Amino acid sequence: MNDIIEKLRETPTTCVSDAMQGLNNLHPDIKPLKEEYKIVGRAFTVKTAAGDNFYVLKAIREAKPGDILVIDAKGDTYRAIAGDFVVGMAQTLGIQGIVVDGVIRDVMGIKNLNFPVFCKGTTVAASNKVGIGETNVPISCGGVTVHPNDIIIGDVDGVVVIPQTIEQDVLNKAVKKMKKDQEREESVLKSRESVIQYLDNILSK
Ligand SMILES: O=C([O-])CC(=O)C(=O)O
Repeated sequence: MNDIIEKLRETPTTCVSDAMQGLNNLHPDIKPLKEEYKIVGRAFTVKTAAGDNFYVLKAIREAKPGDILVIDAKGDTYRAIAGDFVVGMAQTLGIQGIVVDGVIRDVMGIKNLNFPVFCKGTTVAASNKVGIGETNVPISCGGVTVHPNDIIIGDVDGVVVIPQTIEQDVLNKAVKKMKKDQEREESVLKSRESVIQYLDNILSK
């Protein structure tokens, strides 16, 4: 099971998206804080009330090392679901990354941690800690349903959810697509003539 994750590390996120015909891509507003971030791992899910991060703290305590926290924060952009302190705790406990349909704060501090956070942006306002939420339940994040233990793969191109029930099939299709893309690049991009031949062929259909 975990060798699927190892193989996905070598697979472009775009090919994983293509393998599911784009159906499980999070909304593109959810972006990595740094372009070089890449995450591949299993989701530990959290559902919070907008602007409340008590359950994020609970999730950080409950998640296993290597997990990716996927937070349904209702798309709220006013209150930060985490700052550098909360993210630092997640990093120290071995969590691999955080994906949130909300915003964070202390952006420079979080960038200095070199810990992959994917979010909609930043704000100055802190979260409340009222304590409305759930951990480890099916959630909606960026317009996609995420179940606990689904695979999350994300990089600068975006974040894709692979439902656990179809992960082997998605990997097979994604690897096939990657090889097809590589072959196409090698055969088409090698010369001016091969590019023109390729275009003429497509355009004559
Ligand atoms: O404590 C919070 O809720 C957010 C914050 O400022 C931090 O993590 O540094």
